[in-house]
Amino acid sequence: MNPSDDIPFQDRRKVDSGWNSAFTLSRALPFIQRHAGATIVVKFGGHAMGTPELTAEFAKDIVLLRQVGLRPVVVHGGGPQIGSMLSRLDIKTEFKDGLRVSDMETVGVAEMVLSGAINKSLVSAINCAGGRAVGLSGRDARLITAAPKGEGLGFTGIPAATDVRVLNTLADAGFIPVVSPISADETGDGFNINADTAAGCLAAALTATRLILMTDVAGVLDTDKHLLTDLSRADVQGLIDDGTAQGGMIPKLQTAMDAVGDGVEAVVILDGRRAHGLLVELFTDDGAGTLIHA
Ligand SMILES: Nc1ncnc2c1ncn2[C@@H]1O[C@H](COP(=O)(O)OP(=O)(O)O)[C@@H](O)[C@H]1O
Ligand SMILES: CC(=O)N[C@@H](CCC(=O)OP(=O)(O)O)C(=O)O
Repeated sequence: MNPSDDIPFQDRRKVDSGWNSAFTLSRALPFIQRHAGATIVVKFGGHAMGTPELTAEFAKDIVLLRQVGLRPVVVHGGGPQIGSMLSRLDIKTEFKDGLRVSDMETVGVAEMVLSGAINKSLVSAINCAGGRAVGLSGRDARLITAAPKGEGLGFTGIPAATDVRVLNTLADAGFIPVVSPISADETGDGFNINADTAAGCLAAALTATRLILMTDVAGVLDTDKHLLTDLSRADVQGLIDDGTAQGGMIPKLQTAMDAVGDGVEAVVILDGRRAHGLLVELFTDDGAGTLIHA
């Protein structure tokens, strides 16, 4: 007998949808078991933050991951938001191969926007969804020590060293770390580090099982704009070399290659504009976006 046969017809839809939800939950069990205890680094890009609604859905997904036993660490960007603030302040800005050229004034603005406004609003969104988020930046507890990237990029930095003890301590205690990529060198000077790069080096230092980069495209696209679902490191290098990947996709792909080379099982680039892509990727057979593996 169908479980809803004895329910009045007008209530069936409601009940059937309950059964569907229960079925979905039950199908997620093996995935939840597979990922239990795993550290997952999720990079939430400035474009993916699009609307407060999307951010709220993202926050719920992160809380859900934590609730079912994963250890999510969020690293966020905010490039478009830095761009708007620089333009309001009438400060010109330029990018080279997807990285912002940063003088000291630009780093100051980037820090205000990322470690200030965006970090706190993401922490709030996660807390409003019932989580316990703690906001920090690369500066805190010497999480990331920066070095200049060079190449005439000024105070644009790369991670020279990491100390992820603070992230493990927070995760052990049930907190969700939310990290802004702005970091300092040994003398305390601030450096603007691309958020994908920061997320990749933290994922490697944490030996995360997954690094998930959430952006504003379906994933990595070929020259005909078709989604590439599965890429090896060699494929990725090819896409950079032949110019298929441009702009902000270059640091993402470089990060993905470095991360899988440094022991992260797989990197996923997925569409942050569509709610719950994280759950599709982690808790269903389907997967979402582009998977990059060693
Ligand atoms: N081959 C490619 N596949 C997908 N996106 C690409 C590709 N080449 C360049 N891009 C660009 O990379 C952008 C994503 O990088 P970015 O703007 O830095 O995003 P985020 O703010 O999420 O880090 C896409 O919006 C797209 O314009
Ligand atoms: C050096 C560099 O390019 N830093 C980035 C940091 C923010 C970022 O990476 O944000 P998205 O992830 O939203 O692109 C910038 O200034 O835009």
